[in-house]
Amino acid sequence: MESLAGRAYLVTGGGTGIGAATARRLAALGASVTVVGRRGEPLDAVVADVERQGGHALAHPADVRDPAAVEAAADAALARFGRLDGLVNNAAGNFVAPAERLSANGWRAVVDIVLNGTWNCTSAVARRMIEAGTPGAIVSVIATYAWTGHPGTVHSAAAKAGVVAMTRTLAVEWARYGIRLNCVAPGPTETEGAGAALWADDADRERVLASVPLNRFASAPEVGDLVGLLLSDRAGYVTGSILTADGGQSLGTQIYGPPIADAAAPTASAQ
Ligand SMILES: CCCCCCCCCCC/C=C/C(=O)SCCNC(=O)CCNC(=O)[C@H](O)C(C)(C)COP(=O)(O)OP(=O)(O)OC[C@H]1O[C@@H](n2cnc3c(N)ncnc32)[C@H](O)[C@@H]1OP(=O)(O)O
Ligand SMILES: NC(=O)C1=CN([C@@H]2O[C@H](COP(=O)(O)OP(=O)(O)OC[C@H]3O[C@@H](n4cnc5c(N)ncnc54)[C@H](OP(=O)(O)O)[C@@H]3O)[C@@H](O)[C@H]2O)C=CC1
Repeated sequence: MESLAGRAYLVTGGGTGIGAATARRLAALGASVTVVGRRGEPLDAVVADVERQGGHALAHPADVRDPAAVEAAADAALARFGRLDGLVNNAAGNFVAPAERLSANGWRAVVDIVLNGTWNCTSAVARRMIEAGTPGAIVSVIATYAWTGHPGTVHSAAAKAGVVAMTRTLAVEWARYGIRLNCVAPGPTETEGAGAALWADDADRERVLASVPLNRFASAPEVGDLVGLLLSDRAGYVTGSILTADGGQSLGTQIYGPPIADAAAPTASAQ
């Protein structure tokens, strides 16, 4: 089992879904976590949860699109925990919209959160690590459509692809500082945010499920585990990589054989 004992990380979008599960996982592995998001309430709930388990956490409301707010979050994390060993870029905004109906503002909202927000956080945290001479790791949560593309998600797909390019570029540029950068690409994962944004009704949910060979959604803690692994020293030689955990979805659907959602097919369990 990997350990993150004594380390300190900033997790964006850390109040809900995959971000909250990741923050809990990092804390369970011994790390201190600063959770960042726009709304204070969900962040406070995660902090209370972590502290109930004997861990250390700080809530810092901030919009990742605002570079000054992100700088302040990184300062607050350093002031509270005395060090920064890395970052989880998890905050995102998304909705399904046919590209020809996507407004300039709709494009901007998603690209600003996903791509510019990731840069704001990555540069703020890495500059402090470089200054302190602290090696560490950065993990960004992306999506497989960063390389497959997916109709209805042009803003998010383009922004996530930008995050992949950022990750690979900086993995080489900052290797000299001992900073590793990687991505986790989850498949459809059971979270309120994604449910509301991407599969709001039962029919959509069934369509998404039918596209996953393992025939189930991922759970947020399952994804948080993988983020913890990539941050840990067990992944010390892994940089510039994408860890895909999508139940086989991005490999494409089968042409021969029974449909994935066939009632006779076994459902793979989360354990
Ligand atoms: C068919 C798809 C199934 C694919 C299955 C593939 C496998 C799964 C892969 C999933 C990968 C990724 C998942 C996720 O990212 S899930 C995360 C979801 N969580 C969230 O989105 C939470 C945060 N969301 C938000 O904050 C908002 O939704 C938003 C992104 C819009 C940003 O909020 P903000 O307050 O900044 O912005 P506004 O509300 O002012 O809106 C800005 C403009 O965007 C337009 N807009 C908003 N929603 C829609 C919509 N549903 N359709 C069209 N346009 C929309 C809005 O109108 C504004 O534009 P205008 O000013 O021009 O009106
Ligand atoms: N669930 C899924 O199926 C998949 C998710 N992903 C990725 O996983 C990550 C987490 O998604 P998920 O947990 O499902 O969804 P959530 O909606 O639960 O998570 C998004 C988080 O980002 C925060 N956030 C949004 N905008 C901003 C902003 N401008 N500044 C700071 N924080 C912000 C939200 O908090 P607040 O609103 O308070 O700011 C929220 O906590 C995302 O990167 C998503 O793209 C990838 C593949 C599949």
